[in-house]
Amino acid sequence: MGSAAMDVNGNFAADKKFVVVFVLGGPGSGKGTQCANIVQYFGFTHLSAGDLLRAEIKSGSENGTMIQNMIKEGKIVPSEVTIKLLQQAMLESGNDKFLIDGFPRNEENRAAFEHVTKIEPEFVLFFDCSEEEMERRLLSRNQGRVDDNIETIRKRFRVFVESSIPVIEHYEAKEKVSKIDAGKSVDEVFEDVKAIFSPYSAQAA
Ligand SMILES: Nc1ncnc2c1ncn2[C@@H]1O[C@H](COP(=O)(O)OP(=O)(O)O)[C@@H](O)[C@H]1O
Ligand SMILES: Nc1ccn([C@@H]2O[C@H](COP(=O)(O)OP(=O)(O)O)[C@@H](O)[C@H]2O)c(=O)n1
Ligand SMILES: [Mg+2]
Repeated sequence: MGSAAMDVNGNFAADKKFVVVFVLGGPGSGKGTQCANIVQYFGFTHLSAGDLLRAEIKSGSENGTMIQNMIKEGKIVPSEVTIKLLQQAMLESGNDKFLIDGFPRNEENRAAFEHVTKIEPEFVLFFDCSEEEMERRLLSRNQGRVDDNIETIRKRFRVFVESSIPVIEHYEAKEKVSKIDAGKSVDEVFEDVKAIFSPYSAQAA
């Protein structure tokens, strides 16, 4: 269990326990797709760091241009921006169980989240998928994203290998990683996901 909670000002207080699961995996590995399933079956709130950043761009925030440029280049936005958005969303949800999707994506994300929130993830769900398959999926995602083009996809793959894999290794050393073969069909992957989440069952899975 994470040992912290937020008060209405977004400050963390030690009187409530949160369950946080980090959902990691390369771009196109199926994080968002499976999180939607987990929400339905297990009552978690899904927070996609990428979705929160894209919403921040749309809202016309002063950081919008910077975020847009980083996403277009496949680079990782500074932690303070992303963590603030995650904290806000956690507070607004009223829930105490969270899937944090696409975060932490580098060591800076990881250390800053730990420092600011004092939350340690329950476990890390890692969707393991080949680049060939991820590339195929991203090129047919059709969500109009500025980063789903072959040039940016290659940059995102490099950032994943160089910056995000070390975060997964950090949690592997703590025996917190549940690795899933994400190259299979959506339904097959969800069967494996269900087995991992059954201890957190809000209803029978
Ligand atoms: N197991 C799967 N097999 C085939 N296509 C998938 C699978 N999981 C997701 N997809 C598709 O691949 C694309 C990327 O999935 P998404 O969930 O957005 O991944 P991520 O959030 O990891 O980038 C989407 O178009 C989605 O419909
Ligand atoms: N923790 C995060 C998550 C996403 N992002 C940015 O948002 C982009 C898209 O992230 P995403 O999680 O929506 O992408 P997918 O892995 O779902 O394809 C990343 O390539 C980064 O540019 C970030 O800067 N920091
Ligand atoms: Mg996603």
